[in-house]
Amino acid sequence: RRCNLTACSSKMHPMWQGPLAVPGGDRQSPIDIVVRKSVLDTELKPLKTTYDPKTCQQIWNNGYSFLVEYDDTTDKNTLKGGPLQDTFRLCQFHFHWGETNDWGSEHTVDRRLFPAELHLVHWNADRYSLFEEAVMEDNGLAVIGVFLKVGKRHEGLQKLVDALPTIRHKDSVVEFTCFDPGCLLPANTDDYWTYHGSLTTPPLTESVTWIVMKQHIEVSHDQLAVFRSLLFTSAEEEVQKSMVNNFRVQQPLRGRTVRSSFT
Ligand SMILES: COc1ccc(C[C@H]2SC(=S)NC2=O)c(OC)c1
Ligand SMILES: [Zn+2]
Repeated sequence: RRCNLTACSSKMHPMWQGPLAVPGGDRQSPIDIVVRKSVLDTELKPLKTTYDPKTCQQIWNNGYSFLVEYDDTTDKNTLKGGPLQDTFRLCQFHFHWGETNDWGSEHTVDRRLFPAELHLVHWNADRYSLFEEAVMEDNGLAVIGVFLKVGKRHEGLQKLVDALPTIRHKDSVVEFTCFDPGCLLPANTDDYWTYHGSLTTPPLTESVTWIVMKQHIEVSHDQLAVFRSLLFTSAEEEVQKSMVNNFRVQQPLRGRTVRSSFT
C-alpha cells in the first residue's frame, strides 16, 4: 500500500501561487516567523524521531514536487515529543525550491528566504487509522520543516539526487529503497519553532502542527540544480515546464503565537 497516493497526490496546480481564499482560513501556512515575537515555551520537549530506512518505498514526481514515500502501515517511522501529545507516523517527505538560490522556501525567518525547504509529513496514528482521515482533522498532521542552504555537498542527499533524472516528468514513479530520512535533519533538532497551520497546497486544510527547525542543512549548488531539472509537465505534454518556484507565499498570522523551544 502506498502512503495513500490519492491524498498525497491531490491535484495541485503546478504554478500554485495565489492565496486561495479558504473559508475561515485563520491558520494558513506558510508564515513569516518573526523571531523576537516568538514565545519561549519551557514545556516543549525535545523531538523524538525513529525512522527505519528499510520502509522506504518509492520516489515520484507528482507534478508539484517530488515525494519519497514510506510504508506507514506500522509504527516503524514515528515522531513524538516536541509539542506533540500523540505518536505521528511518517508518510512522505518532499521539498520546495526556487529557480535561483535567492528564494524557494515556504516559511521565512524575519523575512529571510532560503533556497529550499524540506517537509517531513507525519500523521496522528494514535487517533486516526489512515492519512486521509488525519489530514482533515485539526490535530491530524505534524510536519517538520527544515531549511536548506547552499554550501557543502550533502552526502546523504546524493542517493536521492541520483534518482531524480529517472522521474523527470509528472506522474513518473521509481522504486526507492533504503533511505534514512533522519539523515536530512540538522544536527540540532532541539531548537525549533512551532505553530498551528495548514497544508500549503490545496486543499489547504488546517490540520498541521508545524515544527520548523532553527538549524538549516547544507546542500551543494549542483545538488539543488538537479531539483530544478525536474519538470511540472508529463512526458506527453508538448511544452515542458521546469519544476521551480513550487512554494506558496506567506500567509497572515491572524493572531497566532509562534512558540520556540529555545531562547
Ligand atoms: C490532501 O493531502 C495533501 C495534499 C497536498 C500535500 C502537499 C502540500 S502540504 C505541505 S506541508 N506541503 C505541500 O506541498 C499534502 O502533504 C501533506 C497532503
Ligand atoms: Zn510541502
